[in-house]
Amino acid sequence: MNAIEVEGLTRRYGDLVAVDDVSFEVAEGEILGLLGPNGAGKSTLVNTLCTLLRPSSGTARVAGRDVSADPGGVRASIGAVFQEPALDEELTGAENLRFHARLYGIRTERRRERTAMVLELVDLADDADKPVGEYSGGMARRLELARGLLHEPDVLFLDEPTVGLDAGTRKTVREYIDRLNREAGVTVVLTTHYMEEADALCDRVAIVDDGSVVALDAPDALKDSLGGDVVRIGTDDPAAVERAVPDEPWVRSVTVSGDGVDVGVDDGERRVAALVTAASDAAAVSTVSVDRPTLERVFLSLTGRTVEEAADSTGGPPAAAASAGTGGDDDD
Ligand SMILES: Nc1ncnc2c1ncn2[C@@H]1O[C@H](COP(=O)(O)OP(=O)(O)OP(=O)(O)O)[C@@H](O)[C@H]1O
Repeated sequence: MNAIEVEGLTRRYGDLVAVDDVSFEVAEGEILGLLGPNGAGKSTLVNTLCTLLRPSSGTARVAGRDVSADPGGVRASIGAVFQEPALDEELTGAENLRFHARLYGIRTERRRERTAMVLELVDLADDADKPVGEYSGGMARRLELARGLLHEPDVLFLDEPTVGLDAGTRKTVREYIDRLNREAGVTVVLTTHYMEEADALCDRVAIVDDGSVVALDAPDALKDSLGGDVVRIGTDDPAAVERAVPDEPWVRSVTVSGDGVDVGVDDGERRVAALVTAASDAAAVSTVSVDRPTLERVFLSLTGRTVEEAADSTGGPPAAAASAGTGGDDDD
C-alpha cells in the first residue's frame, strides 16, 4: 500500500497558487524529499498533508485516510516536526515526551515504555533528565524527532529538519532520521533546500518549483538524466585530444572547449585512466578532473534557474538560498 497518495492537489492563498495541481505517491517505508528554494510551496504542501491547511482542490490520502474527509484519522497516523522548535525548555527531555504522550492519549503504562524506546532511538537516554534548556541545538532536534515518533505514527513529516544547525550537527541529525526510518519502519516526508541533504538521505526526491513538482525520482536517476559524468581534459592541443578519444560505447559526448576537451561518460571515475592514456598519446595533458552531476545542476536544467535565482524570484531569504545554491554545508 502507498503511505501517501496525492491527486491534483492545489492550495491557494487568495490569488496566490502556492501548490499547483500536484500529484504523487509515496511508498510505505520510503524517505521522500521535497526539494526546492524558499517559497516554492514545500511547507504549504506538507501542512496540507498534515491537515493544518485544507486543500483548495484535489485529494490527498495519508496512511489510507483522506485529509479532507478524515483529518482526525490522518492526525492520529502521523508525526510532525516543524521549523519552529516546540519544546518546553524548563521541562526535562523525558518530561517533554511524557507531556506529549498524554496529549496523544497514550496510556500511562505504555507512556514510560514508549518514552524510553524513542529516547534510546535518538541516543538521548543518558540526557533524559536534563532540562531541555541545557540541550544543544542538535540534541533538541533529536528530541523533537523522538517526540514525533512517540505515538507510533505511520508517516513522519519533517519540515526543514536540519535548518539552523551547524554542518556537523546536520549530518548527525540526518543519520538519526535514516535510523528512525530503518528501525522504526516509519515513512518519512521531509522538506529541504539543501541539495546534499536530499541526495544523501532520500530514496526519492521531488523537485518543487513555483508550486509544482517538476521532477520526482531517485537522486541518482535525476542526476543520470543529465547524461552522466564529464571528464575534463586540459591540454594545449584540444583538437588532437578530441581525435584521440576512444570510440567506445561508454563515451556519450565529446566537446572541445578553449583549453581542453569535455568527454561525457557513464562512469567518470572508472573511465578517467583510459581517457588520460589515450589523450597523453596524442598531446600533452595539463589537467584532468571528473565532474559528477549534482542535484543543483538537475534543478538548473529543469527550471532554467539556479536554486538561488529561484528563491530570489519567490522572495525567499537570500542567506538560506545561497547555501542551497552552493550545495555546501555552510551554516544558515
Ligand atoms: N499564510 C500565507 N498567506 C499568504 N501566502 C503565503 C502563506 N504562507 C505561504 N505563503 C506563500 O506561498 C508560497 C509558498 O510558500 P511556502 O512556505 O509553502 O514555501 P516553502 O517552499 O515551504 O518555503 P520555506 O522553506 O521558506 O517555508 C510563497 O509565495 C509564500 O509567500
